[in-house]
Amino acid sequence: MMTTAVTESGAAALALDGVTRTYGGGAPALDGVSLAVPRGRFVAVMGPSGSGKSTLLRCAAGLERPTAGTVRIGGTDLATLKASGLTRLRRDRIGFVFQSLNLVSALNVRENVTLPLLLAGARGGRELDARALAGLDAVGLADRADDTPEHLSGGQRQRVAIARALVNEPEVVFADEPTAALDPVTAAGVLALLRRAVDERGRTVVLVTHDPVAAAWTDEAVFLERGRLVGRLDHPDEAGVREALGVRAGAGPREARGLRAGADAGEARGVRAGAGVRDARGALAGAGRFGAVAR
Ligand SMILES: Nc1ncnc2c1ncn2[C@@H]1O[C@H](COP(=O)(O)OP(=O)(O)OP(=O)(O)O)[C@@H](O)[C@H]1O
Repeated sequence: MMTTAVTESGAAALALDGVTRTYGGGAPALDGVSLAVPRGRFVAVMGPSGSGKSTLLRCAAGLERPTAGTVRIGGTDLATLKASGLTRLRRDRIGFVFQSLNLVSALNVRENVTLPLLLAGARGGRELDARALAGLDAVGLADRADDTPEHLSGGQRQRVAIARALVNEPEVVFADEPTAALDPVTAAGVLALLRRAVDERGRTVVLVTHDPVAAAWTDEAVFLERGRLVGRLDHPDEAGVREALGVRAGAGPREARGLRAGADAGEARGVRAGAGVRDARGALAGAGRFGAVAR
């Protein structure tokens, strides 16, 4: 059953309090959203197309300033930071797995992974390379360190993007539809990596997704509708998420259209079947190491 309770924000890795974002004179893209994500939690942000998921992510990650309300990362109120401070915070304390923040094609895989550390002022050298290689090893790609991204598959690129997002041990990792373009088994591998980052390294991950199968990897799914937070599910499973989205779809034609768009995208990449991903998840859990099953 869905609830709308807001998690206590005391020791949160990420806390949004009454966040509103309007563009021009239209209806708000985000409308008074309050949400607290404790450290070590994997949260899915879901909702129909246009419900405000990406806007929430951009505001939460300091890529965009809210029109009203407060965003805190590990207790730091982002509104207190000037542009340079915000840039530093994004660089040092946040990891991004965004389609729009692609790997740099002129750099090899290892260099792509070390990039956030170099930008943060670390000196290049063996120590940095070792760190990048450890990160690549964790995503099953240590042997591709010298390749350029164009020689990798879509799934491998997303795994490099995850290694890059984790390399500076960020307080929060924001992932925007990281599995949207992947087949179910490859998608499961990418989600397993995010899950492991939470379980084994205590990272906090906020994942925007349309996909109930992806949401089932998380600890909590929150649902947006017309910019408002309308519900949440603890330990979501695929059926529960579908039901929650179905309930919302019944709420009106706008929602139904949005959900339809999401479902079609899922069908197009075979995710709709779902069974493949669930099976893959079992296999991954059993194998214990991503590289062993999906390379
Ligand atoms: N830069 C912008 N300028 C004007 N309107 C915007 C801008 N960004 C988002 N919006 C509007 O805000 C609303 C929420 O958009 P948003 O991209 O956050 O939704 P979403 O849930 O991520 O959608 P989708 O699932 O389709 O990616 C939409 O009505 C959108 O048109």
